[in-house]
Amino acid sequence: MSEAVMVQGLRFRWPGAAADCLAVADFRLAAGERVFLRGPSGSGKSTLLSLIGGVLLPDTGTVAVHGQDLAALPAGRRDRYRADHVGFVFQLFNLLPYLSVLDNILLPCRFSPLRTRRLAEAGTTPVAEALRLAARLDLDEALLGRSAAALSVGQQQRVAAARALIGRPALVVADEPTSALDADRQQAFLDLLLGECAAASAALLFVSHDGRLAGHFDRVADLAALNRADAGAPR
Ligand SMILES: Nc1ncnc2c1ncn2[C@@H]1O[C@H](COP(=O)(O)OP(=O)(O)OP(=O)(O)O)[C@@H](O)[C@H]1O
Repeated sequence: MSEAVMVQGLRFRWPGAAADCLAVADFRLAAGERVFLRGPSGSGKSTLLSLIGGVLLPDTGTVAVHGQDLAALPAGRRDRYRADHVGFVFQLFNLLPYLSVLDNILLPCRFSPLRTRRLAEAGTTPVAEALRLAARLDLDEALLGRSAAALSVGQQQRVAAARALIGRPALVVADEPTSALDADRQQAFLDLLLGECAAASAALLFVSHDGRLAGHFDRVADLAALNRADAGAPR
């Protein structure tokens, strides 16, 4: 099976910036590996996640997900590839407020027929899987028809996790998903996310400031150590 993530010789500079934001020689996630990515505020964690999602492209170097070099794909196919293979849980969840909770969870299957096919191969349907994930994440069935705008922060976060996981992407990327929660809820959410990723054999790249969560992962990666952008290497 291909590595979930392979970053090699990466350099990235934000347009108009005076210096590189990221210079990462080598960073990988094995298939199914769960990695905790930490680093000080502003060190480039979210930027690295955007590069791994193919939302940004490196100035030099390679970012491959599940064996596919993202820069080698034209933009439309890159979006499709991301929809097929990467589940995102964002810091602010990014739920669509004008859709119901159920439709928010189903959204990736609408963009990715492959996710729907994977579910069919596993003997289920998107709606049945959305209901299973919702139950697993302790989201009451009565919530599913409601607008996503009417949810508490903790509920939104669990909907965002269900949306990332539906259709078994090979990689789940979570950017500070527990920052709005108290310690008990953080722990419960993390257990669910780790459990569901393990059940789906998905790799998990989890960004957090909260080092107390690090012990639950296969490995801790420190962006301050990985990123050589400050070393002034020539571009
Ligand atoms: N859209 C953007 N345009 C220009 N510069 C940006 C943009 N987004 C981030 N940056 C810059 O890139 C650097 C890294 O930011 P990034 O958000 O990746 O850090 P982070 O480690 O995720 O921070 P935090 O932990 O505070 O979320 C910062 O200097 C930031 O100002």
